Amino acid sequence: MAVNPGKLKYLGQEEAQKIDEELFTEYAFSVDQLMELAGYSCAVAIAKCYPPEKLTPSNGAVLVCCGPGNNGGDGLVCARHLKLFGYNPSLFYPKKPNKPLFENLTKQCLGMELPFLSEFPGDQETLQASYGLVVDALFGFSFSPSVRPAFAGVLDTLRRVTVPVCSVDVPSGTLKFHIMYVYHETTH
Ligand SMILES: NC(=O)C1=CN([C@@H]2O[C@H](COP(=O)(O)OP(=O)(O)OC[C@H]3O[C@@H](n4cnc5c(N)ncnc54)[C@H](OP(=O)(O)O)[C@@H]3O)[C@@H](O)[C@H]2O)[C@H](O)CC1
Repeated sequence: MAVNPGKLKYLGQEEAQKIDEELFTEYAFSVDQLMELAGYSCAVAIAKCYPPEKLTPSNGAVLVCCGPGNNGGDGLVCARHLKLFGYNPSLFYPKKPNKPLFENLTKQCLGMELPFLSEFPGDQETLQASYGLVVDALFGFSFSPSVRPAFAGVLDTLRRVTVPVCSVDVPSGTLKFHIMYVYHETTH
């Protein structure tokens, strides 16, 4: 059964938040479930577009930048699945929330021997030489401009790097918030 790519639809910030809310209330999804689905979906999309064997210069090294909210949680899940898919993820997670969900996700990554960087590789050349791809899981639909100093340098570097940057939901710091929603039409 072939699956067509379907049509691309973009959701605004409020629409995306409403869908999240509906998934919680109407369908009784938990945050953990949504986060696992989101992170896994991102890892699958990355594996389809940038298979590990194509990230040769860096031997599959991927830098996963995680923010302080649920988007960051998506990044932790994504990193765990990328490791299972044969990549070498490293995590940059500067602001860890003191909540069991994020502590557990961090513990899972540590248990899989994913390194947590003590600082962001701010030098563009160093970053490009070390990683074949960046996952931007810094901010999602709760970002409110302008970016605070703690993350300004990170976003500035990510805007300049020449390696692919795969953003969860939306490129972090984007003022016009739209996420891409793909729905599939199956053909028999
Ligand atoms: N809603 C859910 O349960 C799920 C949502 N998912 C995805 O996660 C994001 C929404 O997550 P949320 O935690 O609401 O917000 P973000 O991750 O986008 O970011 C929130 C944190 O970012 C800080 N922030 C906001 N603006 C700035 C800024 N200008 N500079 C620096 N930091 C900023 C903010 O800090 P506060 O101190 O203000 O709290 C937050 O800490 C969305 O993309 C969803 O798709 C999951 O996929 C599943 C569950």
